[in-house]
Order: sequence, then C-alpha cells, then structure tokens
Amino acid sequence: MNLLEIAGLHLKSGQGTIVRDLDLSVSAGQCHALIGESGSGKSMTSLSIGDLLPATVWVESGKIEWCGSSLLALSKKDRERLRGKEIAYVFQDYASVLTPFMTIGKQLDETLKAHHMQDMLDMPERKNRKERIVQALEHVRLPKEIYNRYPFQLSGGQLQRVSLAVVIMLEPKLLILDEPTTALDQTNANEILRIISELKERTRCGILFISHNLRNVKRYADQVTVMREGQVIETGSTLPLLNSPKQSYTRRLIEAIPSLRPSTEAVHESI
Ligand SMILES: Nc1ncnc2c1ncn2[C@@H]1O[C@H](COP(=O)(O)OP(=O)(O)OP(=O)(O)O)[C@@H](O)[C@H]1O
Repeated sequence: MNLLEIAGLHLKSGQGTIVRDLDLSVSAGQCHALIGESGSGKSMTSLSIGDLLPATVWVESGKIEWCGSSLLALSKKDRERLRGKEIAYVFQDYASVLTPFMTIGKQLDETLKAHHMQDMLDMPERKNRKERIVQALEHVRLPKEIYNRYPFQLSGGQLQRVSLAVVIMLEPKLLILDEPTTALDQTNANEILRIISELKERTRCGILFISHNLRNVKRYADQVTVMREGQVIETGSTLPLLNSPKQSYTRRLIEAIPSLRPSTEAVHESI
C-alpha cells in the first residue's frame, strides 16, 4: 500500500481552478519529485496534503489517502496531529519556522514535548530530551553549541539544518520538501540533500520533492511527475522520463539544462 495516494484532486480559489484532476502517490522509501514551471500548482498540491492550504484555496473534490484512510475525512485536530510526526515539511523559507528570540535548544525541546503530549506518551526527562536534541543536531552536522544559540546567530545553511534536525527527531513517514535548497549555496545545498538521502535510507520514509533543479531531481528522485497549469502532463520513473520525455513541455524543461538534454546518447549516468 502506498503511504500517500492522491486521486482526482481539484483545488480551487476565488480566481478559479488551481489544480485539476491530479493523481500522485508516494510509497515508503520512495522519492517522488514534482516539477513544472512557476505557478503550475506544485506547492498548493503539497500544502493540501498537510491541511496547510491558505484560506483562499480549498479542496473542491478528489481523494487524499494516508496509509489507506481518507485524510479529508479527518477533523482539523487529527490532521494537525499527523503533521510533524507522520507528515513533515521542509520549506525554502527555513527562517519562518523558527521563533527569533528563543534558543535553538528550547525550540527543539518545545517541539519534542508537544509531540509527546499529542501522542500521550510518557514525557522523557529533560536530560534525555536534551540528549536526543544534541544527537539530532549532530546528525545534521551541527555542533552541540548550537543548542544555546539564537536563530539570528546562525547562517542560512545552519538554519536549514536545524529545520532538518526537527524532522530527524520526529522521524516522519512522509517528508515533503518544497525547494529546500533554493536559498542555499551549492555546498550547503548538497549537504542538506545528502542528509535527507541518508534519512530516507535509514528510516525508509517517503519523500515528495518539489524542485526546479533537475540535476537534483535526477540524482535523488525515483519517480517524477511533471505539472503544467495545474495539471499532470507526464509521470514516470526518473531516468526514462528525463532521457526520453513524451511531452514537448517536459523536453523544454530539460533542454534548459545542458547536461540533462536528451540526445541519441541517452543519459545513462547512474544516480
Ligand atoms: N494564497 C493564494 N490564494 C489564491 N491563489 C494562490 C495563492 N497562492 C498561490 N496561488 C495560485 O495558485 C497557483 C499555483 O501556485 P503554486 O504556488 O502551487 O505554484 P508552484 O508550482 O508551486 O510555483 P513555484 O514553483 O513558483 O513555487 C498559482 O496560480 C498561484 O497564483
């Protein structure tokens, strides 16, 4: 059974249809990339999964199933409970998820406590919680001194690693990445993607990976779905899709990146 199964999804706003008849699935251990030009509906699709759509956009019809059960049938509270622990997001705008005047350690501790309370689990002692947080920080290659720092004392790359440390602590089943490295330099971007890839190998979480960077898509995704103007126009396994796209739109997206251009010598590089 897939972790996530979306079928016939329609999203609307006051201006009209944003996403039309979208099918998409993610299974455990799979990285599914969602690509397409700006405004094609990738972010809105991903936000609909976690019940995070802006107030001006709504699900008009369709199915969003989580481990075989309808997400749309759940109450707001139950959907909120799934967020973080089961379905986690990492956004491009990492700074907005952190409170400016609270140390990183305190913020991660609050997250950990909130999830224990939500799941009605026994609260680990402070010392054990701190150990878990420091371990998560080490996992994302941050020194333990970060625990006592404030967000404004960290670089962009370090902040994005903190948001990944949260994910690592909670070990969600599905990780939704909305252009997580766009605001980072190449070295930091590569490091973040490597950490995510390790997390996937270790926990077999599924990943929905929204990206404009087709090199990263080629490197990390198993499956690709191409969106245009709110609709899926092509979907398939990464290498066949990138090597021989069926749609001229996908071909144009690929042609914008020289090393990914399909040619008679198809791209056989292993990922
Ligand atoms: N808050 C909002 N209210 C109403 N419509 C919105 C809102 N935010 C975005 N939209 C519209 O929804 C459509 C899909 O936007 P979305 O952000 O999902 O695109 P995207 O493919 O993720 O683009 P990008 O790659 O630039 O992030 C666009 O037409 C956009 O104008």
